[in-house]
Amino acid sequence: MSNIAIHTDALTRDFKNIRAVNEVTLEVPSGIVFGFLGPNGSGKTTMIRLLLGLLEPSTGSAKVLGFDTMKQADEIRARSGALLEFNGLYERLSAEDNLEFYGKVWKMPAQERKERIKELLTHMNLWDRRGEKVGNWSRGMKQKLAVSRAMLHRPSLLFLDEPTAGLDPIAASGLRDDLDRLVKSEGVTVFLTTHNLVEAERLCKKVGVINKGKLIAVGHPDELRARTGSPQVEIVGRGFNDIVMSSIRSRPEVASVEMMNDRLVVSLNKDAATSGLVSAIVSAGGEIEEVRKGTASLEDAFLAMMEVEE
Ligand SMILES: Nc1ncnc2c1ncn2[C@@H]1O[C@H](COP(=O)(O)OP(=O)(O)OP(=O)(O)O)[C@@H](O)[C@H]1O
Repeated sequence: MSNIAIHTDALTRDFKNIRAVNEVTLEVPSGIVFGFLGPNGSGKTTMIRLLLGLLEPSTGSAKVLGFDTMKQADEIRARSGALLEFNGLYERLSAEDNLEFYGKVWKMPAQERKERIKELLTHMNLWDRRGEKVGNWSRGMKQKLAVSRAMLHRPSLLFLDEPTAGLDPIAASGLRDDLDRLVKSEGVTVFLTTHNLVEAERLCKKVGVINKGKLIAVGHPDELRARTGSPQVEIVGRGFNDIVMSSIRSRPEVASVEMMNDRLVVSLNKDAATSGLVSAIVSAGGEIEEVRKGTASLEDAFLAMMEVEE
């Protein structure tokens, strides 16, 4: 298997006068969870539809699992699972019968179908509830079943369009944990769209940020955080008077300092060490109880990227 699952080259899609996806050039390595992150209407769903060959690009091209999305969409769809806007479940059928149905659609032999259904439902903690009608289930349970449905035929690529949208935080976190374990145990590549930054940080090895159809950043969540937003230090203590404050401000590694309740919040220039700062505070008469080093959250980075684009 190639080590690149998805490759797009200046992929563009217009809807009349709206450019939903704008010259996106992207590589997604195999075997990772790739997060496609963007605000509402930024082009995430359109991108999935282009990659599955459900929409034709206006210009540019894409290869998915080595197949051209324009000419070999059937090959791509045979090897991919997808959970898009609708979960594709039959509410009047039981969980097991839902998966049975899809197993037959995929022409899986009876024994293989049986084993795979048991494996997935057990993994999702739904095996004991397999005989219940899905219509009575919670959204979180349905979403877990829908992921199982998408993974049934052991696809090498899984598309998930905002899989935790509309779930409460506990259900969302449960689904993320299950997804994480499933993806690791099956080695599948996942293309996941989300506007949930916690989700991106929790699950994704690589993230692409899209805004108004344009890919504006790609990298590991840590890299994106480091790229925007300066490192911060919070210092808890006493005696932070004018002398201490001016000694902090005069240090070259300090970008800004603010007093927040009993804490000093110091923004540092990139790659700055904190040891000099700590000794300067002590020499100026400040008493330090605790020093906490933090980085900007992915949310800070994301918002900063959106602002630059405005
Ligand atoms: N079939 C269509 N016809 C016309 N415009 C469309 C169509 N599909 C998408 N668009 C437009 O393309 C842009 C991108 O939409 P898309 O659904 O890809 O965004 P998204 O990032 O998935 O949004 P959300 O997070 O809200 O689901 C939007 O302006 C949308 O209105």
